[in-house]
Amino acid sequence: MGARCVSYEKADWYTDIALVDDPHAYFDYLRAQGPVVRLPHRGAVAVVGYEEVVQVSLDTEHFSEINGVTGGMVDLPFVPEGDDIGDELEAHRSKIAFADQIVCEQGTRHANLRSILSRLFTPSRLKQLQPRLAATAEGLIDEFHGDGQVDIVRQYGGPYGALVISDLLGLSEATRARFRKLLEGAIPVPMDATHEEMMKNPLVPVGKELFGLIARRRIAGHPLMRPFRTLLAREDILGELAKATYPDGSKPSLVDVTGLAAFLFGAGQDTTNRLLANGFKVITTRPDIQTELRRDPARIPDFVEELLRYDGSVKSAGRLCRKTTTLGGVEIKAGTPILMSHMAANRDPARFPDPSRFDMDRPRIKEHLAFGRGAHTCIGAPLARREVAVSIERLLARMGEIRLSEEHHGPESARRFDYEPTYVLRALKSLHLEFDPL
Ligand code: HEM
Repeated sequence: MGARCVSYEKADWYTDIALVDDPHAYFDYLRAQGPVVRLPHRGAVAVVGYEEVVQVSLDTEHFSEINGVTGGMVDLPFVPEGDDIGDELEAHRSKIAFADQIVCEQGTRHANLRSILSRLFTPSRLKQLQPRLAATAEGLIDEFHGDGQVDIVRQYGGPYGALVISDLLGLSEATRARFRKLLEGAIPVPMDATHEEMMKNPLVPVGKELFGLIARRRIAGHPLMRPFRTLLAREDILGELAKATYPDGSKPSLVDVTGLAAFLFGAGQDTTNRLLANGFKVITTRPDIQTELRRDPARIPDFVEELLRYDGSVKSAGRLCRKTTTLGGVEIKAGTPILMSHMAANRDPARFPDPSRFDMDRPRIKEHLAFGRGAHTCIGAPLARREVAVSIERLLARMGEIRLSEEHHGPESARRFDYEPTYVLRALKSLHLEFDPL
């Protein structure tokens, strides 16, 4: 674990556990200095203003997404020199951790990968999935309903996210159940994880299994395999992904298709789980809001939008300056890691008046940046919105008068909430609720 530190002046966003409980306060401190602020560690620069986060997200000439996953922890295999490191970055891409993930790719390669995934997120696919979203919610609620209490993170949100993405990929009941077991207790990679700990990540076995399933569907198309076709071929969603081609007609590698399918679990399970938990923290600490959502469930979509702005589940993403430039009055040299914070942008008072107030009636409520902007805007956003809205609707319908457990979170005058030690996600470790079964 990183050292505890109380001084914001010397704090390191990437290792300081003390920043985990209240990132909003730290971002307010940074924003008070300006929308773009030099940080005391790693030569990094924080971008915390709304307009500036939009600018960085759209300006692919000056900012690279190659460190989209690792942010300021990026370990460049060369020493950046001069005012343009674009060519060098590309030449070293294979040596930069996670740079082969869709969220770190750029240009045609990124567009190609995204075109494969976009097949899963068409409006008709999402419509098809809708009844499964509600049925999965009901099934999970049945498991704890009689107890009158639940940890919404472990017993609902974790398994829900894993099951929904399994359904998105059209996985069989058996695989779906296995993936649930592997992933339901997944925690975000801790700040101080070693390489070995990262490799123990449950996404590794999930990726291996997906590789096998997709490979089988690919081999089925090979002429030599004709006699075994009926055994191997599957006319399902994974089969469609296995056969998919890029817009220019070329075929993605098996590793690329598997990587994309596995990435969905990494990007879509815990983000949705923790957003839902942040939502129930609001619902249980603001009885007026709980009453209003029960009285008028049609307000749930507005609640979800304001939740994404007010306490979304992604705190920050990484960018790297590839060409020296000036942003928000600060000169940024090529090679500088950028802490680009969607969370901070969403509480920029220049864009959202009275930003720390939860207000479902805000004008232009959907203009938050919780799903990012530009080429990498979250492709799963429409699904995530539905998942969280359906969950809140079903949970409120079956759980009367939802309260925080005092045993776990303390009395009303002194609440306690524990967050996972990660610089990426706003992730409650648990949220223990009590309720009257309905
Ligand atoms: C509340 C839930 C979610 C939040 C807050 C969220 C947030 C984000 C953000 C901020 C980005 C952009 C990162 C960047 O620009 O560096 C992103 C990208 C992405 N998200 Fe989500 N996400 C959520 C749910 C999902 C779900 C459910 C899926 C899929 C099942 C998903 C799949 C992806 C993918 C594939 C990308 C990369 C897109 C690209 O690089 O073109 N996300 N997400």
